Amino acid sequence: MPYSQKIINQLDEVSPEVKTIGFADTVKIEQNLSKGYNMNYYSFGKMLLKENIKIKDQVFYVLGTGDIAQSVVWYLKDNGARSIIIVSENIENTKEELNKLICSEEVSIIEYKDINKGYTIINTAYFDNIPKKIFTDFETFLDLTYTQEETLFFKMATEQKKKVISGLYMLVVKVIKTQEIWQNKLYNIKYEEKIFNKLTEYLKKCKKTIFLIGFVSSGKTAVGKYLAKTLGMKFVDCDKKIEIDLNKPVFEVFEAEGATAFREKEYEVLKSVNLNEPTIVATGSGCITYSPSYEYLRDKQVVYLYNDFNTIFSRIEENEVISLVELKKELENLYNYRFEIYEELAKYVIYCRDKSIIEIANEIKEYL
Ligand SMILES: Nc1ncnc2c1ncn2[C@@H]1O[C@H](COP(=O)(O)OP(=O)(O)OP(=O)(O)O)[C@@H](O)[C@H]1O
Ligand SMILES: O=C(O)C1=C[C@@H](O)[C@@H](O)[C@H](O)C1
Ligand SMILES: [Mg+2]
Repeated sequence: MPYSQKIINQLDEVSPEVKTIGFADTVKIEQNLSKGYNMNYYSFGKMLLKENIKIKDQVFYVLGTGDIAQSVVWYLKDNGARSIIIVSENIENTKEELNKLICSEEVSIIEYKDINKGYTIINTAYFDNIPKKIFTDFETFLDLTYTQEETLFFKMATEQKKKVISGLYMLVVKVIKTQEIWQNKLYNIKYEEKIFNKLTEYLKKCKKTIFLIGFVSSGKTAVGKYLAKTLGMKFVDCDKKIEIDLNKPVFEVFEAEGATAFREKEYEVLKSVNLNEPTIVATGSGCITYSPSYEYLRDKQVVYLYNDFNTIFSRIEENEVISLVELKKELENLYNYRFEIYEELAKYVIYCRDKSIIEIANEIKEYL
């Protein structure tokens, strides 16, 4: 938090932890009086408790020197750790800032190159140049830099089959505690575990890419965009991707290169989606009629946005300048032909009638 140190001078009052640590990450203003708190200190403690990590007489390595690192070091020190070794990228740049901490005998600071074998290592910052040997030389890895995507630290420790703990629980505790402070009320202690379990389950599913299928104008782009935004996932629109790649509207590509070349291009776009990155994909309406694309989608998380033909037709008509009356029968035949393929391929069907884009997106979230 960039201002958690600077803000202290602006506050009327601070909690005892903030007084010691020097960082306030939460502020409550009541009757014109402001008070600062440090949630990292409190939530880190709860996380260790949950994971049964003993502190007394133990040795800890802490990667990073920022506000989270300092709160963590204070917590470990206050709870009887034997030795806390802060690992800095560059000691000279951070020594002054950490003066108050390194003054105590149990806290020391070293550089990466000087890390020895240890048991527990706590990551508090984003590094891309962590020495590989850490992942074989330590046993328990705590990653407090919680993000929905795996950090390098988390990934490398997991690959070594070590005990790896993410910062999610700490984050949940922090959010609940902040609400307690802001709302002047206490939540049942069971909420922490409940919310954490629900989120863990939910995030596991979010990791999977979702492919939206459906007829022209069924809402794949509109729903997909909204869903990706609210879930913090990447969004890929196959038609848009083709337009960008070939620098012309899809219908022109379709006309100029023919249906087969277009379907092949669609298939390439589908395959180019990185399945390791949580993504919502709005597929091209007709891609399911091309067997390589159909086969590709078969084992994926495919959601069919079902709309009745009249809704579809009125949407298409609304967006066209010319009248489509003469084409109606042809479109209906195409709709009926594709309907069976969409249904066959879908792991989940959303009946979109009378539902708003937000309602449909929420239903997909429920399905997740
Ligand atoms: N549930 C809905 N309620 C109201 N309007 C909707 C809904 N879903 C989509 N629309 C509107 O219908 C039109 C077509 O939607 P959209 O472009 O998302 O469809 P699509 O499936 O991506 O179509 P295409 O296959 O042509 O790419 C848009 O104007 C969109 O805002
Ligand atoms: O339904 C279809 O076959 C198509 C729909 C458009 O979104 C484009 O993907 C393309 O024009 C083909
Ligand atoms: Mg679209």
